[in-house]
Amino acid sequence: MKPVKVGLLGLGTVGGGTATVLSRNAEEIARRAGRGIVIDFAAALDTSHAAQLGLSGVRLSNNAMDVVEDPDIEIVVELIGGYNLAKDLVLQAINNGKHVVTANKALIALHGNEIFAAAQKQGVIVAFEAAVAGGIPVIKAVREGLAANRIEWLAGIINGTSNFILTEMRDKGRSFADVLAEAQVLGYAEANPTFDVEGIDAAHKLTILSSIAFGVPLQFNETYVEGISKITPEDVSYAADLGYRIKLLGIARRTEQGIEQRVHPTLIPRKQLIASVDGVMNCVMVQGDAVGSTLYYGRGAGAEPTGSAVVADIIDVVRAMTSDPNNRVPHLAFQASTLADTPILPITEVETAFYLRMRAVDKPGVLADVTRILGDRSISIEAFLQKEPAKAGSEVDIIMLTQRVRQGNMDEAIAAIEQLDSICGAVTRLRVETLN
Ligand SMILES: NC(=O)C1=CN([C@@H]2O[C@H](COP(=O)(O)OP(=O)(O)OC[C@H]3O[C@@H](n4cnc5c(N)ncnc54)[C@H](O)[C@@H]3O)[C@@H](O)[C@H]2O)C=CC1
Ligand SMILES: N[C@@H](CC=O)C(=O)O
Ligand code: NA
Repeated sequence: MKPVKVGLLGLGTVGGGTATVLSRNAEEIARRAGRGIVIDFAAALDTSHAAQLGLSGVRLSNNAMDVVEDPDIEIVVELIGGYNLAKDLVLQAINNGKHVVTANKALIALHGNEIFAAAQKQGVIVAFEAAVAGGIPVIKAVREGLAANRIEWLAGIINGTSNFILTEMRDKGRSFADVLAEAQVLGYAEANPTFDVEGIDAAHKLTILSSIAFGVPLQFNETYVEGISKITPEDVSYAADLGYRIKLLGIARRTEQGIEQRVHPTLIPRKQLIASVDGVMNCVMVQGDAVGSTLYYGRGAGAEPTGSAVVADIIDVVRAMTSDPNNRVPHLAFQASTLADTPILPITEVETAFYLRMRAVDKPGVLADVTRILGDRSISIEAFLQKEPAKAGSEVDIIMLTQRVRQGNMDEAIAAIEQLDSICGAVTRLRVETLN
C-alpha cells in the first residue's frame, strides 16, 4: 500500500519535533499505522533548515495554502499557531476533504465548535492531542480511556512555561523576567508569552478538557482566567511557611448549579502529588465516578514531546481513514447532537478557601477590625501568620488562610478591608484547593 502523504504547516519548535520523530521512528510508526507515513509537502516562512529536519527532497513552500490545496495531500498538520490564518487553513483543508491534525489550542478553544461541525459534514477527522498538555495523551485518556465514567472534576498544571517560572522563582530565587526569557529560548512559550503568564494558554486547554469531560460545547469566553504575573516572591515564601505551593491550576468541576471552569494561581498542600510537579512538566488529575482519581504526568511543551502527540494523532487518523465517519470517536467525546447546555458558573458563585495577604500599620486593633469584617460575612480563619516585611518599618504583613467561602462574599469582605485606614494598599487573594 502506498504511504500516506502528509502536508506539514510550520517548521518551528513543534513542526521540527514532528518531522524529527516521524523520520526517526518511521519503521515502527508504519508497523503501528498499517501504512507508511511521509511528509510530502511542507510550508513555513523560512524553510532553509528543512534538510536538518530530515525533509530533504520534500516539496517546500512559503505559502501554507499551497499545501492545503495540493490534491496529493491526505492529512494536513497545522503547526503555525494563532487564530486567523490557522482557521482559514484548517477550514479550507476540511473543505478539500483532508483530515487535519493540529497542536493549536487557541484555535480549537475559540473556533473548535465551527471546525468540528465542518469536519463532521465532510466526514473528516480533526485531531488535537498536542493541544492539551503537550506529550501527555490526556485527550485520549479522558475521551476514550474514561468513556465509561461520569467525570466529576479535573484539575491540572497545563501550562509548562508558567510552571517553569514558578519553580525557578521558588527554588533558585530567579526573577520572573529572566526565567520567562529562558522558557522562550527553550521553545516552551507561546509566540505571545502573555498567553502563558496571564493564564490564557491554560484557559484554552482547560476549555477543551472541560468540553470533553462534561459533554458541553467549547466555551472559552466563559472560562475564568487569572495568570501568575502578580505572584510575588513573598507569596511563594509565605505559602511555603503555611505548608503550600503555588501552582497555576486549571480546574473544571461539575456542580448541581453548573460547571466551574477556571484558571488561576492556587495554593495546593505541599504533600499532594500535584504540588511536586515542577519545571515544564504538566499533570492532570481526573476524577471519575467509576475509576476514582487518576493522574496523567509528563512534558507539557517542547519539540519532541509535543511532536510525540502530533505523530500519535497522525497514526490514529491513518488507522481511522477507512472507517465509517459516523462510527469514529466524536471530536468532543460525546456525539455532537448530544452536547448539553449546562451553564458555566460565574466565578463569583464558585466556592473555595482563600489565602489573603495584606500590609497593615503595626498597631493594636487592626487584626480585630479585619476579623470582624470576615466574621460579619461568615468567613472563618483557618490559619494566620504575621511577618515583618523585608524592609523593616512600622508595617507588617498579615497572612490568613480562610475556610471555604463563595467568592462573591470574599470580594465584598476584601473591599471592606481595603477601606480600613490601617490597611495599606490592596489585599492579595489567592485561592486554596485540596484536590480530593
Ligand atoms: N512550543 C510548544 O512547546 C508547543 C506549542 N504548541 C502549539 O503548536 C503551534 C506551533 O507552535 P511552535 O512550534 O512553538 O511555534 P513556532 O513559532 O516555533 O513555529 C511556527 C512555524 O510556523 C511558521 N509560520 C508562521 N507564520 C506562517 C505563515 N504565515 N505561513 C507559513 N508558515 C508560517 C513559522 O515559519 C514557523 O516555522 C502553536 O499553535 C502552539 O500553541 C502546542 C504544544 C506545545
Ligand atoms: N506555551 C505552552 C506550550 C504548550 O502547550 C506551555 O508553556 O505549556
Ligand atoms: Na496531549
